[in-house]
Amino acid sequence: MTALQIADLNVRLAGRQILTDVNLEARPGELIGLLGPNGAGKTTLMRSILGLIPRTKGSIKAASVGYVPQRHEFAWDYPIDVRHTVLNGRAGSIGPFRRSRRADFAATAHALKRVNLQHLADRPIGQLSGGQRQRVLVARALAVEPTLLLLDEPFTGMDFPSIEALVEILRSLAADGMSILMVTHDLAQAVDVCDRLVLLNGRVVADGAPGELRSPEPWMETFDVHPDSPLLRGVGLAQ
Ligand SMILES: Nc1ncnc2c1ncn2[C@@H]1O[C@H](COP(=O)(O)OP(=O)(O)OP(=O)(O)O)[C@@H](O)[C@H]1O
Repeated sequence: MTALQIADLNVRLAGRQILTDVNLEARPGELIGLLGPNGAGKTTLMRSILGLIPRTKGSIKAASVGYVPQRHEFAWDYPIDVRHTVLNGRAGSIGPFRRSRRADFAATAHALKRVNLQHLADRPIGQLSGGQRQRVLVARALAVEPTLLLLDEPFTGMDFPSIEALVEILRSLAADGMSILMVTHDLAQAVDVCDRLVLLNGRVVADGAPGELRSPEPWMETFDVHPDSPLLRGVGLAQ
């Protein structure tokens, strides 16, 4: 059983080939880091999984998907508390004209507990720290009770304690069987915490456990860097 199965995915946008023959599978319990340079097509791949982008070829099979956008994409000045922000994550399943039912509030409470934010449920979102905001977005995605969680650059702009708290939450979700696919530019963090890394640059250059990606070549090819690049030292592959 896989939470995500992508076969031969090809995407063209505005007449340009963005993704070519992408194959990717996510199994239950895997925390996968999706890594690549700017413009590699990481966001395009996520948006394709969410069904937001037409493909020219290939197939995507995904179970239920929760999506955690980048923090800056969210309207934090909107006057709403944490509980209702998370509850709104279920808006699609609640429907626009139906009152939230008990199951929706139960899923919201459960999601808040998973990210350790129960004590802040009544707080306006504008009063939260960056780390707390990130956890609200995770809870909001969890409120739909997904089997696959997608995160877009969750560590950007966060301090170490907040990153560690988030990593702990992601690891515990994975331990409970969730598949997690996370785009990040924090390569060292990804090598440290992910079960698998997918190196993408328009196509999948490499896909394997961090321990299997110990040669510099796929990193050099993906990020277009030289053998003496600090990037390689950053992922523990100093020459
Ligand atoms: N709606 C669009 N129309 C046309 N081209 C697009 C569109 N969205 C993205 N692109 C192009 O697709 C390519 C991949 O973009 P994408 O945002 O997927 O990359 P990324 O790997 O997420 O980059 P970054 O790390 O900078 O976020 C880029 O060249 C971008 O300009």
